[in-house]
Amino acid sequence: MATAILVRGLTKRYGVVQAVDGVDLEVAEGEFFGLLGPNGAGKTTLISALAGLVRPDAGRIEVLGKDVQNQYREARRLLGVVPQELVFDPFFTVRETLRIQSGYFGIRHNDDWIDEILSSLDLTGKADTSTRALSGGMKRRVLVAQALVHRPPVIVLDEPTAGVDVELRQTLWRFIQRLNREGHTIVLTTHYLEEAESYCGRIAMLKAGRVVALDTTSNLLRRFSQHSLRLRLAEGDALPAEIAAIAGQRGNQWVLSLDRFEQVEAVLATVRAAGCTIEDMELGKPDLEEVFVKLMGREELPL
Ligand SMILES: Nc1ncnc2c1ncn2[C@@H]1O[C@H](COP(=O)(O)OP(=O)(O)OP(=O)(O)O)[C@@H](O)[C@H]1O
Repeated sequence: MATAILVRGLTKRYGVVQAVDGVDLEVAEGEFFGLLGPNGAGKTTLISALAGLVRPDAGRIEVLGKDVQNQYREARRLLGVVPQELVFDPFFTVRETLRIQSGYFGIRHNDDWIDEILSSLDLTGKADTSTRALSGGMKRRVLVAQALVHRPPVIVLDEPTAGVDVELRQTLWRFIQRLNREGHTIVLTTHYLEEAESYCGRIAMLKAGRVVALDTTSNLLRRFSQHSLRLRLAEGDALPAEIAAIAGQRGNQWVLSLDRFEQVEAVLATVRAAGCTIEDMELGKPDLEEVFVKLMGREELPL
């Protein structure tokens, strides 16, 4: 599989802020890749450098083998970037905006593809509406459409669902998943960790400009998150000593963190064998939020 995005030793400083601090990354063609991190971690700076909009202090980036600085035009054609900011020329309709964007890439007679994008994003009814008259969510859809007019093989989305309603999110994710199935490489930043968990096969976590974790989503979940089992016993029942030794008590409930799902059954069997009555229980699955909180809270971070 070819390398879609290669980042080597990328560094960018703004005054005293080290926005990106020696980032190395490789994203393979066809991946659905997540770039996560708290506010100010350097995600947008990295994406801007990728799009050739920010000049790094050091390091290099390639998109499908094309250097984003020395081969700017070739690299830019291979890339579709959906920016975070909703910025448009307000004088054009949606269709005009997409035609003009096609023109930037030297593509004429692009209406068949534009119609397909509009339809996939549920924008057909807004094709002749001026962009200034669109709601925020609609503008977000146009940004996505704009990034796709030249059919880029690599698509980068910077918080595409920020401030977007449930329906649009679903439309957007369906479309992006389809593009990924068709072979497009997707790189995504989001603060909605459940979205990253659902869609991204691999995730890089950034903190203060550095990559602090890089692994498949399932490995991150396995390594840094656990199943939690909450039990409430009948009044007067005491948890067996071997279980109490590994459980924490919260009010009248016991909480256990378990590495593997199979351990749940063993715990329940032991509790029942001790003659306890379980009045209530709740099972929490590993989730990316726990992984994120754990990794961001650490001083020394494992890769
Ligand atoms: N043009 C700029 N001038 C000065 N500082 C900047 C500039 N752009 C970014 N920064 C700073 O660089 C750091 C990284 O910012 P960046 O926008 O890349 O983070 P982010 O991970 O995208 O954050 P968010 O999740 O809030 O979008 C921040 O401290 C930010 O204030």
